[in-house]
Amino acid sequence: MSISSEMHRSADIHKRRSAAVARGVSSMIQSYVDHASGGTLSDVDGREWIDMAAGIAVTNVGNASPRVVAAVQAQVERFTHTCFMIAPYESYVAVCEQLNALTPGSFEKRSALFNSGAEAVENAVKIARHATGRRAVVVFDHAYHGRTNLTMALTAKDMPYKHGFGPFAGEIYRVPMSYPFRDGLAGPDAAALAINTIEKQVGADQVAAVLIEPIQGEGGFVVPAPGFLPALAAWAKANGAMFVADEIQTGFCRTGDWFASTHEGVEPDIVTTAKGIAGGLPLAAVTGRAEVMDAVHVGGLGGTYGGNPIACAAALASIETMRELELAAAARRIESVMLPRLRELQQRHAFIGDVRGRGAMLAIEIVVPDSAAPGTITAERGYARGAPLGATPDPAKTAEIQRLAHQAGLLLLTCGTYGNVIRFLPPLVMDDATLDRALGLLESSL
Ligand SMILES: Cc1ncc(COP(=O)(O)O)c(CNCCCC(=O)O)c1O
Repeated sequence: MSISSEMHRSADIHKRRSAAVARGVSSMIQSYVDHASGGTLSDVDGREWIDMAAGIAVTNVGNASPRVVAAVQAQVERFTHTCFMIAPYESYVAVCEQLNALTPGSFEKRSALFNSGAEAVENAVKIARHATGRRAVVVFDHAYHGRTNLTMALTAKDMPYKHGFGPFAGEIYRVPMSYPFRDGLAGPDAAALAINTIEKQVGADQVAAVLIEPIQGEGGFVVPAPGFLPALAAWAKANGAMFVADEIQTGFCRTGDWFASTHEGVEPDIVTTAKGIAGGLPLAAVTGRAEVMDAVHVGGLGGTYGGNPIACAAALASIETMRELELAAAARRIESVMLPRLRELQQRHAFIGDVRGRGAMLAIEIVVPDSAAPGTITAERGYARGAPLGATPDPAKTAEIQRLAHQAGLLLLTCGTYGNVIRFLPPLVMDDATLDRALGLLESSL
């Protein structure tokens, strides 16, 4: 079918889409993007959206960020692809140098580049198994790590990610996560629960990797209680297992540091990154201790497109933008503006059971008011109203709030095992006026 020259309106494109695109690939809205910048998107009908999604924590530097655009334009004219395994190029090396310097840990590191987050996680598991000679991988309740066969096995939620796609890869073991709003446990106690499960059901000497998101993304923006991550990292170190931080959603200034592991001084043996790394171009990476990464035989890692030169150019420009604009500080400022406003909303709406997150990775959990099981511990730690634990999730209300927000032009994402978490992922370059408008639209949607 020839594409006519004039702009198709969203409805026309949507009709074509139904006849061309597999229904398994869903889209949250039926507006088709025409252009975007900073913190807003505009669709082909001229409608503007305030972007609280950033393409799922990808356009941290903003959409069509000037430095990224210039770097991509310059690169694409020189060469588009040679395959780094065949004819290498400097920008791949430069991205690895940046990753080795920026990720937590003052030890010598090596990196390898891939295309998607799932591919990076797959390779992190390959590397951890090679480095330890062990097979078992420990993951957590509510985890999300991708949609490939192995990463589906690592991911917790059945629908929509895993349903009907099995059988899944073996030697994957799931243990309890620290979820303060629902377990009421201090970090060390939650870690003891997880470690006990590992030791009793897996065997410490079988574990190749303990794999965790420092703040869980798709699983509900679950921020583990202080002490949880350091206790797990210490256990992994003491038992010869790799501590693998999946920083694909939390990385690149999103949570107020370059990487979220830094918040509690955790230095992972291996870190996976993607999303925010390249301002929207598809790039992912595994970075780790040099001796761990180099445990793999020559030729054991690779792929045709891994570290595509255009994506590498975008990554170098994106990282330069984060430095120049001090986007980790920008994320902390977004937190300082948004968190108090979200807590005010929690005071006004009993269905907001929890407000949590860090930097520009914030969320509210929507529950049925006063629905905690009788005799449930009442959390004392910092909740506005001493929110009861175990409150019943309200996914229907969550979806209604999201629908109203979209109607008002606020692009809002949900997440969570129970589908009852509204998450906020603004580009880190979003200005105060736009942020204020976004919060106003959220308030009216609530
Ligand atoms: C922590 C963490 N690890 C791994 C991944 C996977 O990254 P890919 O680039 O989507 O493969 C993610 C991707 N999260 C968004 C997935 C959206 C969807 O597919 O519905 C993540 O957040």
